[in-house]
Amino acid sequence: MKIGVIGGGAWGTALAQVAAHGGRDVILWARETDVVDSINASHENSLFLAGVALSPTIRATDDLAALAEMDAILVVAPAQHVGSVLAAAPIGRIPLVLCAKGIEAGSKRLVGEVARAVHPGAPIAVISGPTFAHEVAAGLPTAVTLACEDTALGERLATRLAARHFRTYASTDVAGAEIGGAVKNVLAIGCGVVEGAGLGQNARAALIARGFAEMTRFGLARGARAETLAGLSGLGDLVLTCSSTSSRNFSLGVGLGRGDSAATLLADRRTVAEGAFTAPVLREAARDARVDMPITEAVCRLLEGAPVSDVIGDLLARPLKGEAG
Ligand SMILES: NC(=O)c1ccc[n+]([C@@H]2O[C@H](COP(=O)([O-])OP(=O)(O)OC[C@H]3O[C@@H](n4cnc5c(N)ncnc54)[C@H](O)[C@@H]3O)[C@@H](O)[C@H]2O)c1
Ligand SMILES: O=P(O)(O)OC[C@H](O)CO
Repeated sequence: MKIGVIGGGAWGTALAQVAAHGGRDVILWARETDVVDSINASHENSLFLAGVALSPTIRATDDLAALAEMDAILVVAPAQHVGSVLAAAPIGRIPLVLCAKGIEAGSKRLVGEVARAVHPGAPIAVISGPTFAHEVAAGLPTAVTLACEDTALGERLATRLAARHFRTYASTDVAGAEIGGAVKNVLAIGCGVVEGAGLGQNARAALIARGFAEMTRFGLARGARAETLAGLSGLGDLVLTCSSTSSRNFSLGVGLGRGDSAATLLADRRTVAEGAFTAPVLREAARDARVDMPITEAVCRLLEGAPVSDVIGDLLARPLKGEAG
């Protein structure tokens, strides 16, 4: 099986490594010539996944036309750029496995909806779950949701993209898998704020639990299934990303919690903290759907520069309510 990968960041590179170790032919498209040269010459992605010895069978290219003959393409560009990159790619009917986590600003579309609009003939699948790229690339055990509405294709992809240390759990709930991954990035910023502001571990656990309630309300309103949201791509990824400074989103939140501005923290950043881009569009989408998302609203205010003490004070001052509400 020939696997194409669009996106030479940490996650695209780690997934290319999994596929190559599984014996697949892998071509990775990267936007940066430095990444292409580094992978082809030194079998390392020195920009985005430094220190990991990549399989010498991975070929890198800066030419999207090189992906025209693939059996499946993993789409691992940041969510805000998936539409533009896919529009330039010769996809036809090649199955697209979306691996970015986010909601497109402006259109409020999930990444799968973006891909369907650009390439209506291409079957869509999603890989999402608790997956720090450096751990996957190091061969540490990892499990993901692989969602595809076409059960037969989903099972084929789940089998072919799995590896001994990379377990794929098939699902047909594409929207559910996507919503978990998009929303957890926003909540992880909030958990980072709790850490950075020294609000304690009780507060972090409360934010994870009430954040999960938020994710569930929004997901159900957008057609996701509850069991998907409670699975690897929802709760699983929420717990991971809310627990570790290995998360770019959590780390961004730590900086905000210490009083730094989002502009300063995001300036000149080469790696992506998706939650910063998803938060405002998630807030809009939630308001459209009349779903109450107070933590998401709070993260947006923090990203806009509101003082941490004001935002936390306002969250705590909301009227008490039932836990199921
Ligand atoms: N890193 C992880 O552990 C991990 C795990 C699971 C999912 N993801 C998701 O994968 C996606 C990619 O993240 P990553 O960690 O591989 O990236 P990264 O932070 O390692 O690298 C940034 C990437 O953004 C790309 N980029 C920057 N500007 C761009 C533009 N204008 N057009 C197209 N591409 C542009 C760069 O080429 C590079 O590939 C994100 O949605 C992320 O949430 C990441
Ligand atoms: O570093 P983050 O916050 O983008 O998280 C990476 C992955 O999404 C974790 O599953």
